[in-house]
Amino acid sequence: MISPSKPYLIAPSILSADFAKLGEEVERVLASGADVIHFDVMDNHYVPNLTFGSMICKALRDYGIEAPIDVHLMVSPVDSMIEQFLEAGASIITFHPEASSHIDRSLQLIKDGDAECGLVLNPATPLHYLDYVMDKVDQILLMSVNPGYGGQSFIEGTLEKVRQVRQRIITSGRDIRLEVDGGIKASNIRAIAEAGADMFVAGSAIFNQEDYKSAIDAMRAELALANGE
Ligand SMILES: O=C(CO)[C@H](O)[C@H](O)COP(=O)(O)O
Repeated sequence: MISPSKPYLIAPSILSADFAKLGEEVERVLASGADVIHFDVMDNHYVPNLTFGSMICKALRDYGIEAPIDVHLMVSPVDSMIEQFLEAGASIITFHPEASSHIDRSLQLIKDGDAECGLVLNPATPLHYLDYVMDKVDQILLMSVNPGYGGQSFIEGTLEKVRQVRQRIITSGRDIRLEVDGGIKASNIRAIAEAGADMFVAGSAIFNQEDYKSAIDAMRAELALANGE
């Protein structure tokens, strides 16, 4: 479902888009070179902020958006939201393990709905949550800020965590994407890629710029360096 031919994927977070013209914003960022649309769902319970639900995801599909939609659930509980987002056309659904009573069941629910599944770990969430799911997840999302708001600064300690998770992925022998989210911009994306990430969420660094293409091109240039090009 997600392009396996690209070494690195850029996933703009619509959290920083202009909600009053969301369809156009998503079209524009895709035309500027984005690979995936990152969709931040906040419930004012698991995180101290409120964004949007599955109706907006469905509205984007109805508007004609065909690109992969990567839904990051910052909600508790998770299972009812998973069902709604599967109906709405989500391509990938990730959730925070401490927000699910039955992690394996929630992952299976996503897989049964023909979407890709993954767990999200906050900056201080331990890696042991991955211990018994490496055979199941398609993606692991490491938060490099505490979730809830866009425009925060990248927490440097995440780089070591990225290295550790990349090692776990290598040991698993599986092709699991390693996504990082929070405070990513052209000036730090290379270091994050060199630590082992292959998917990058950026909200304010793209949507707060006049020219989305220049912002994405600047990130791609840094990623090319990380890839030895
Ligand atoms: O999940 C998020 C916050 O919970 C956002 O995706 C993330 O913070 C991206 O925004 P920015 O690139 O502006 O840091």
